[in-house]
Amino acid sequence: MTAVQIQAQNINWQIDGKTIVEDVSFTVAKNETFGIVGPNGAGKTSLLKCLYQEYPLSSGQVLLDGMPLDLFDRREVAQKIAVVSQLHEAVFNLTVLDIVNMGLIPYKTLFARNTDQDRQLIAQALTTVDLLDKQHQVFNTLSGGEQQRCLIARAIVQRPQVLIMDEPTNHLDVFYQHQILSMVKKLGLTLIMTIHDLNLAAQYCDRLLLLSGGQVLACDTPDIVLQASRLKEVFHLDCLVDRNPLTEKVRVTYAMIDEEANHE
Ligand SMILES: Nc1ncnc2c1ncn2[C@@H]1O[C@H](COP(=O)(O)OP(=O)(O)OP(=O)(O)O)[C@@H](O)[C@H]1O
Repeated sequence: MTAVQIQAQNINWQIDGKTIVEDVSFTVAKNETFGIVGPNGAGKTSLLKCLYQEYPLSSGQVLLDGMPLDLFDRREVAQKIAVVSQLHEAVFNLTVLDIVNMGLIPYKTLFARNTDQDRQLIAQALTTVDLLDKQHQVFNTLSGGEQQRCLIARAIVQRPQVLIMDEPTNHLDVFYQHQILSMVKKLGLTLIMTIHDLNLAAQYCDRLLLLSGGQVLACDTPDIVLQASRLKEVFHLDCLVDRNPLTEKVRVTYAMIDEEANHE
């Protein structure tokens, strides 16, 4: 049986008297690619933040390898879980190399110098995301897609067991969407990501959790979660669900917007 790496048990997160994440439970197996999908405002990012402890849970708990996450010290968590969040970090004059180097922090003491092995690891990560030639460029001057790839390189250097990504394909053109997702899958990590594009989700995720209004509507394989009637209910759009002839994966094709529908 495959080992469970992450387990969310009845997670609730409230803010300003409002419940944003409501009684969410799921497990993610070791090396599984687990996608969180749902409409804008469903609570996907909030749920991720609950998982990596940026938001304190109102109730429930998250287990990592069977142990409550809050029993690990921060350094240990940073060695096991890497996060690529959405791009809104102001990083001023840091270069690509500076940012990627941050992935080593959980393994270093203050003022420790990089070893040859560290430098090799960084160069490998930069090569993987195709940014070696831009290593000295200031992060803020990169394109959105390059910034995203730089943050993924930082996560690679962190050598986590679990990689949590919030909309990893944002800002990426269609080539890099596929390149990044197939690359992170090849890392052989447990991968948890929010993703808007249901066709990418179907292509790359082993299982999907469909969130709406902070609640789990379905959690299963893409074939089971991505049903036309369910998608209509959640996204208020008619769609056709069939198979992509090139990949044999589930494919969603949307109809024109129904002007009568009220998209919340
Ligand atoms: N720190 C916060 N303070 C107040 N409200 C918050 C906070 N974080 C999230 N929310 C609210 O929680 C709801 C869910 O937001 P969240 O960003 O988790 O949704 P999402 O599913 O990731 O949306 P999107 O697809 O638009 O990125 C929103 O109504 C948002 O305004």
